[in-house]
Amino acid sequence: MALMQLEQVIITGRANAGKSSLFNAVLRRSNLLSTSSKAGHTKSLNFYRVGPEPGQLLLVDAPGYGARGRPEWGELFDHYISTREQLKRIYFIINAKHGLNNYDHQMLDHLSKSLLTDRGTQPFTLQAVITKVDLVPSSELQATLKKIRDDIWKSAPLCLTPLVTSSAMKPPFGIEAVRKNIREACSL
Ligand SMILES: Nc1nc2c(ncn2[C@@H]2O[C@H](COP(=O)(O)OP(=O)(O)OP(=O)(O)O)[C@@H](O)[C@H]2O)c(=O)[nH]1
Ligand SMILES: [Mg+2]
Repeated sequence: MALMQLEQVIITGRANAGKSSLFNAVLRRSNLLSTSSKAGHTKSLNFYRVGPEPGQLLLVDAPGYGARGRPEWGELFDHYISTREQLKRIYFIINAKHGLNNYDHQMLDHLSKSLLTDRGTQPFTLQAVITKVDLVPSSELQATLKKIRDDIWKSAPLCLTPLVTSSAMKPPFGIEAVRKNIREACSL
C-alpha cells in the first residue's frame, strides 16, 4: 500500500508546545523526531509510519503557529487538512503552563469550521491534548486543567475532551491513552 494511502493523524499547537516530543513518546522513541527548546524548530510536515510493513497508520508532525510560527507553515498545514482524505483526527496540543492565547483561539475557530463539510459530514475529528503537566504545581493542577477545558469549549465545542500528558516525565505520563486514542481514530 502506498504510504500516503494509510490513515493519518496530524498534530498542531503553538510553536514549542511539545508536539514533536509527544509523538516521540507515542512512538516509544526519545529522539526520532527532532525537538528543541527554541520555538519554531519543526519547519515542515514530517510523516512517520507506524506498525509492521506496509504500516498501519501515519503520524504527521507539523510546525507550530503563533508568534514564532510562519505564514507559510500555516498554509502547508491548511493545505494538508483540506485535501487529505485519509486524515482521521487532528491533535490540538496545549502547554499546561501557558494555557490558551489568542492564537490558540483563532486556530480552534478555524479548525471548528473545517470540521464540517458542505454536506454536513465530519471529515475528521479534533482531539485536545494538554501536555507539560509536570510544569504545573500539583496544588494548581485541577484548576489549571479546568480553565483550559473551559477555554477550549468556548472556541471549539466539538473538540473531544482533553487528554492529559507529560512527555518529560520518566516514564512519560498519559501516553498509553494517546496511543489508544490514535488507534480508535484510525479504527485499529
Ligand atoms: N517539562 C516538559 N518539557 C517538555 C515536555 N514536552 C516537551 N518539552 C520540551 O519543550 C520543548 C519543545 O518541545 P518540542 O517537542 O520540540 O515542541 P514542538 O511543539 O514540536 O515545537 P516546534 O517544532 O518548535 O513547534 C523542548 O525543550 C522539550 O524538551 C513536557 O511534557 N514537559
Ligand atoms: Mg516540533
